[in-house]
Amino acid sequence: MIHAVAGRNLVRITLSVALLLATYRLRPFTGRPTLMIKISGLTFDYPGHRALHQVSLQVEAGSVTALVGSNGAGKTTLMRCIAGLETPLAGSISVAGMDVLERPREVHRIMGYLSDFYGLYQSLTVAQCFEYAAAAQGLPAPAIPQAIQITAQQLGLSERLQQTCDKLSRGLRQRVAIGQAIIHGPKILLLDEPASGLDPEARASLAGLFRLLQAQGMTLLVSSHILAELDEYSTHMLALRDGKVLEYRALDHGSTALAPRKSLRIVLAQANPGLHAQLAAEPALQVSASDERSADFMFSGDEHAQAALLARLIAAGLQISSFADQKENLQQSYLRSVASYEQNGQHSGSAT
Ligand SMILES: Nc1ncnc2c1ncn2[C@@H]1O[C@H](COP(=O)(O)OP(=O)(O)OP(=O)(O)O)[C@@H](O)[C@H]1O
Repeated sequence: MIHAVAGRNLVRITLSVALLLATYRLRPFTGRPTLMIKISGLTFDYPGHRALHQVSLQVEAGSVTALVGSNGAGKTTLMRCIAGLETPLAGSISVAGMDVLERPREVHRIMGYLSDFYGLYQSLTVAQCFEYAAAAQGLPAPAIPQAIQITAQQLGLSERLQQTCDKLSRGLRQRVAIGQAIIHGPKILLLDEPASGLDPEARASLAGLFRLLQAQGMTLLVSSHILAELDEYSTHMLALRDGKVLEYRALDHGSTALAPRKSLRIVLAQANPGLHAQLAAEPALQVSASDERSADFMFSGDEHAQAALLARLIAAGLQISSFADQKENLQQSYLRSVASYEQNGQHSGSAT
């Protein structure tokens, strides 16, 4: 039953996105990656508080970046700066090659932005909200009715088009707000906590929608505290802490630009109290969790180095029943960045 509903939703979303793409002539992302966002030396101050410190970042077109960080890390401030809603103290931001502060109107034509605290006009119907957003974004009048239908289908709001917003639940209002952000078929979408208030089925539909939009070339920057959810559709992670970039990297592989790094798990056939010490003695290895039967660790080295490590552990007398790669998920990746920051007091400050 659940699968049938999810399947129907996926078909509905697929058709909707196909129509949307046909309408707005978005093209699949092919060929060499191009830059969508370029931030250099961005510093932003609220009165008496520095919220962003010298942030530098380059985001590829067609990527989905999970923007993660603890409360107050600067996620919302960064998004507002990218959207041209704040004036930084120093630094520059360009989107699709356009300076956000110099050409905000042009940037807004290709950008969708969902604020964490968004406002809806309570007395307007869902259809009127969409119409208003489409017109405000400069969509030609003849294209608006179709855009409203497609967007309503995408967000599961087709039956609600004539309802006023004050009659909608929190989750449905959230869907309307997301619809307003994507109705003009933007090239880049900034979403601040888009899934808060949505039920599990709506969250799954949203994840599917984001994947499809990304597959067709849209660049997404999504903040959330629910990392498992971001993990479903993100290609990159941008971790912020105290207004600084902790780490920005692709999530597909567990490597950094400096050295191949992977997460490995070893399991023994027989408990061995010396397991942790044996691993800790290895220079290219960082143990994250261990007991006498198993251990998880990060290993820096290529396949040959990994094979040599295995041979040494066997030679040391460990009865290994399993020695395998683990794909590091977003939560582990983020926690590792934070642990490294706290241990070393270091941050990259910039990322490409
Ligand atoms: N209007 C404001 N005036 C003064 N300080 C502010 C203002 N807005 C935010 N701040 C401060 O700037 C810092 C960054 O805030 P921001 O909202 O960008 O963080 P965030 O990562 O989005 O947090 P959260 O996860 O809680 O939404 C915080 O220390 C916050 O208290």
